[in-house]
Amino acid sequence: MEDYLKLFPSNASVLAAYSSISTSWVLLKTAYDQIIPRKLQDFLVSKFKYYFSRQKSYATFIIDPADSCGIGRNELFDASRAYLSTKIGPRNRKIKIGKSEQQKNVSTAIAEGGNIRDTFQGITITWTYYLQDQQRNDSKSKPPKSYYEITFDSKHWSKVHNEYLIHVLNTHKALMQKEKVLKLYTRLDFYYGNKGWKPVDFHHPASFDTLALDPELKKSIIDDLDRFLERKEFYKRVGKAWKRGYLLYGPPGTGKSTLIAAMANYLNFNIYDLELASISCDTDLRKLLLTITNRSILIIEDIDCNSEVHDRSKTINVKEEKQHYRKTFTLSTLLNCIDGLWSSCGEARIIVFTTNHKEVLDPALLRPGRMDMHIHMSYCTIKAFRVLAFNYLGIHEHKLYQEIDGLIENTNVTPASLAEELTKSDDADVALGEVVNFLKRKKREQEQQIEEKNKKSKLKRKIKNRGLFLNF
Ligand SMILES: Nc1ncnc2c1ncn2[C@@H]1O[C@H](COP(=O)(O)OP(=O)(O)OP(=O)(O)O)[C@@H](O)[C@H]1O
Repeated sequence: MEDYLKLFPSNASVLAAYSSISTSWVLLKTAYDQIIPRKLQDFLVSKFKYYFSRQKSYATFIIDPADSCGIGRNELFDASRAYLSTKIGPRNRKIKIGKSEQQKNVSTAIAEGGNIRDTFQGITITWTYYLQDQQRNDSKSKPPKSYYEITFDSKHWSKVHNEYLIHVLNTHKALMQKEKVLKLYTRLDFYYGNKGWKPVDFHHPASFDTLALDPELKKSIIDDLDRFLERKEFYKRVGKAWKRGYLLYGPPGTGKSTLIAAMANYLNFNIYDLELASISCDTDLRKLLLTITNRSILIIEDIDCNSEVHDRSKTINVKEEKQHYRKTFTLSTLLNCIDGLWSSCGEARIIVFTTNHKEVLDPALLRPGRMDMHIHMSYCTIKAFRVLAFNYLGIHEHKLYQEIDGLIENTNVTPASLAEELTKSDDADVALGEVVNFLKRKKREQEQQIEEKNKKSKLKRKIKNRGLFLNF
């Protein structure tokens, strides 16, 4: 028995071997982390994985944010992020958490290098999230390029490719519908290096119910939107892009932006806010237009200030800017571009232009067939004021309404300025009293302006009749 026991090492030698192995491992790991550059580490890990995946016959898919052409946004990437957030649980040790001001709950995502194991119809699929290191050093303003890698037994290639990825996309779609959080996309050069859209949650409370607009006009807009949504087959049959254009015009504060928000909430469409002045060339524009998703509203505000866009890519200083002044595209080019790109891909899309000065717009834009509906956002009317008063004070009737109606009929005031008066008190008598004072003041001012204008033109006529010339 003793001879037999001698065959095994003593407890002390097992312990000694264990401690020397673990010390060596710690030393090796520290040396590996500190001496070998991160890039080389990534390379070695990928080679190692590649070798083993070949041995075990694993397949790997890479999902990065750009689509296969490198122009648009990869829908699968965004869907993967949302999908994986539903798979995160206590077993995942390395996760990123965060919460934006608009979010109700803390959101979770896989952290760099983190893994998630998913099972689909008995197939085990491992997801890993990576950030490409070299991008960090390129430019601090650029976000590091990220991608997901999914690994699975290669014998399930078709199932994962044809069914699992569709399952990921569908789950994302269902989540979006459940959450109903609309997005407002703006273009942030400093963040996306002149390329992409940056989304934020869109929680504008505007609706057609709260919009102070003449009921007939409101109804015609709603009917138009409904008809547009139902006519998918019609657009297909006549070979036109399934899109609709609206031109909203009127003075500042008449509710153009509010109407767009009401449209987005009504249709459940995301909004893309495009500032034409920030685009330097056609290619940029095309890239942005291609990355706009289906069922969305593209808005171009204050189009009168944007009627021409200049190529500023080569300018160095103001003097040179004048010399290099070169028009790269006009609004008609933009519309042609939209027609061309959107007819070949995508579903229901709406484009909205807004302007305070319709009269100075490029006539090409006003030609029939360009913008499908021209909507005049006028000064506040009696019916529109009723909606505002109900929104702010919750009342349908009041003894001051008669006086207010008479004043509104003869004064040009915007819903925005009346809304401001209505917020001055929760007491309807006080708030409506403020409205009356405000309207009387505005009426006086406008009468004085008309008087002065009349005086000037009278004087002008007199001078003209006497053959004198004065420049007013
Ligand atoms: N028709 C309206 N119905 C309800 N609220 C309105 C309306 N018009 C203006 N308002 C109120 O006034 C504010 C400013 O209006 P909004 O920004 O929509 O005007 P706008 O016409 O887009 O102005 P601008 O031309 O300066 O962009 C809104 O936040 C809203 O509270």
